[in-house]
Amino acid sequence: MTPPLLRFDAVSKHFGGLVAVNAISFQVRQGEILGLIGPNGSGKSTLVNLATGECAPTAGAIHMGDICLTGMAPWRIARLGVARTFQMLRSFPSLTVGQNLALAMQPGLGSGYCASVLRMASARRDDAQARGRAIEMLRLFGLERFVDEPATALSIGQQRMVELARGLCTRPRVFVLDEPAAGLSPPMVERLIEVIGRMRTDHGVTVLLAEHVMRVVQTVCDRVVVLDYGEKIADAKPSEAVADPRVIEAYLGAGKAAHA
Ligand SMILES: Nc1ncnc2c1ncn2[C@@H]1O[C@H](COP(=O)(O)OP(=O)(O)OP(=O)(O)O)[C@@H](O)[C@H]1O
Repeated sequence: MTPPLLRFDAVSKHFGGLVAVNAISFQVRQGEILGLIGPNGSGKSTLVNLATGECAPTAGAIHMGDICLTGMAPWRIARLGVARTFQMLRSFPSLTVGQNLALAMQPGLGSGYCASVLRMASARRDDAQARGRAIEMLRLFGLERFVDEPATALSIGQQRMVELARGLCTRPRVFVLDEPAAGLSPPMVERLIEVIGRMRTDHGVTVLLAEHVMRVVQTVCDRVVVLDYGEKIADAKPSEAVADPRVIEAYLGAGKAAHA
C-alpha cells in the first residue's frame, strides 16, 4: 500500500465557542483521490483551510510526509507543492486568462520580478514558457481558445475550470479542491470528472476533494471521509459510505433515514 502523503492527527478547529472540526484523523495516500463530504456546515471547508494553512488548528497536527504543516503560512505550504481552489472565484478580472495562469507560475520561473520589469531576454523566455504551459493546461479543459480573453468574459463554470488549470500550472503534489463542481453545467461536470482523473494519471497529483455533487464524488474518489457537525462519521469507499446508516441519517435526518 502506498504511504500517506497528508496526515491529519486529532485535528480540531474552534471558532469561539463553535467546534467546526472535532479531533478528526485521516490520511490521504500518495496518488489517492480522497473525497470530503457531509451536509452544509459539517466542516469540509474548515478542513480544506486547515490543510492549506488558511487557518491553524486549535489542537492536533497535520503532516505532509515528514513535514509538519501545523501553523505554517499558506505560501510556505504552497511552496511545498500544495495547491488549492476556493469556493469563491479568485481570478484577477483585469488580466487575461493566460495572464492569470502565468501569474501562478511566477515563483517557479527563473528570472524574477526585476528582470520582468526590465524585459530582459530571460524574462521574455519565461513569458513564452509560461504562455505555453498555460495553453497546455487550458487544453485539458477545452478552454485554450480563451487564453487572450479577459478572465471575466468566461462563464462562472469556465472560470472555475480556469482556477483548476491555474492550480495545475504550479505542478502541485497535492491539489485541494473546494467544491469545484459548484455552478458547473452537466457537460462541464463530466469534463471535471475526466480532468480530476487525469490529474492523477497524467500529472501524478494527489487530490483532496471537498464536494457536494455525488456524481463527481462517486466517480472519481477512491475513498471518502464523511463529516457531520465537525465529527468524522465514516471513512470508506464511496459506495460503502452512501449505504452507511449514519451517513444517510446525517444527510436526511433521523426520521427520514428510518423511512428510507
Ligand atoms: N471563519 C469562521 N468563523 C466562524 N465560524 C466559522 C468560520 N468558518 C466556518 N465556520 C463555521 O464552522 C462550521 C463548519 O463550516 P464549514 O464551512 O467548514 O462547513 P462546510 O461543510 O464546508 O459547509 P458548506 O458545505 O456549506 O460549504 C459552520 O458552522 C460554519 O458556520
